[in-house]
Amino acid sequence: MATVINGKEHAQQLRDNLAIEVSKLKSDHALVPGLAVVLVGEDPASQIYVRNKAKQTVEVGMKSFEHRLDTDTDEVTLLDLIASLNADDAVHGILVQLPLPPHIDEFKVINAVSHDKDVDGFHLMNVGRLNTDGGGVVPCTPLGSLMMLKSQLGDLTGLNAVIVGRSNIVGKPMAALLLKANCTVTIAHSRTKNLEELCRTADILVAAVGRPRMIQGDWIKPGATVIDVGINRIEENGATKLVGDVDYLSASEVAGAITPVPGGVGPMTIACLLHNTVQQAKRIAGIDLSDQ
Ligand SMILES: Nc1nc(=O)c2c([nH]1)NC[C@@H]1CN(c3ccc(C(=O)N[C@@H](CCC(=O)O)C(=O)O)cc3)C=[N+]21
Repeated sequence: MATVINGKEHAQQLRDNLAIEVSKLKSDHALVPGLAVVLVGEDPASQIYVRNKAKQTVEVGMKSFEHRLDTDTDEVTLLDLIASLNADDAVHGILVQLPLPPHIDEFKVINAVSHDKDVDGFHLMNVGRLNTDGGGVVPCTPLGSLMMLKSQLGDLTGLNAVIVGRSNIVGKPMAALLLKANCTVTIAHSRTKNLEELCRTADILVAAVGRPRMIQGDWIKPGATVIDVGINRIEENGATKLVGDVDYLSASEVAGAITPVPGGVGPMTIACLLHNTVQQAKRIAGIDLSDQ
């Protein structure tokens, strides 16, 4: 049976370290990192997620600002809010919850956030830096996944990594990170031929397709490390259930290690958001990022 990679524990450890760092920033630099979260619309799942983020932000000693706008908010209003957050010295990180309603241009909004306050790593400047000098802010889900992989496997050099999913949010930045970690990286997607065979070549398999339990145990190389990024809400036996993109039961009989859903990548995503906010606060304040 596979080792379960406990995302909750990894996230708690990261938050404990952040709390220490935040208290040092307070005492040595009079700096309190602040995170602003902007939510447009009333999607209940998003609301829970935003509430969790705010709670954890405060728990590590940072400031949390929440802005909830109606679903029918126009683009100009949202861009005005972003401009005011860009100019606000108490705000070091700005996250605009995605997806946005269809009448708002997501690309425009993402790139209206100052790249120095982007904590998702979605701004073109940070995308560019991830793929060149690696110096920018890294998207939270891939960053959290990489941290768990390194903690599980140590040096990743030479390993075959297959990422199923080519989104800007997960698949592509995950590929960039694994490439930087010296893996041989393949990105697979809905048009990939012989997906099952390809998955079976992976020492590291990252599932980020958004299709419940798509990846089966017999697609997995024995002993492989599986990172399940999917968070799918499904109805089963009259109850709502959260499942990943990997069929956990069959996969855990073959894999060497696997992240569960819930309790895997999700909690690490939020912890990495807090990490990125601290990074940006230090960057803005001119505090050496290699300092502590
Ligand atoms: N600009 C932006 N950045 C994001 O990072 C972003 C976003 N928009 N829009 C929505 C998605 C979704 N997302 C989640 C993060 C953690 C959990 C999480 O912690 N999930 C728990 C379960 C929570 C539950 O029970 O519902 C877990 O997996 O254990 C879920 C979802 C970040 N997103």
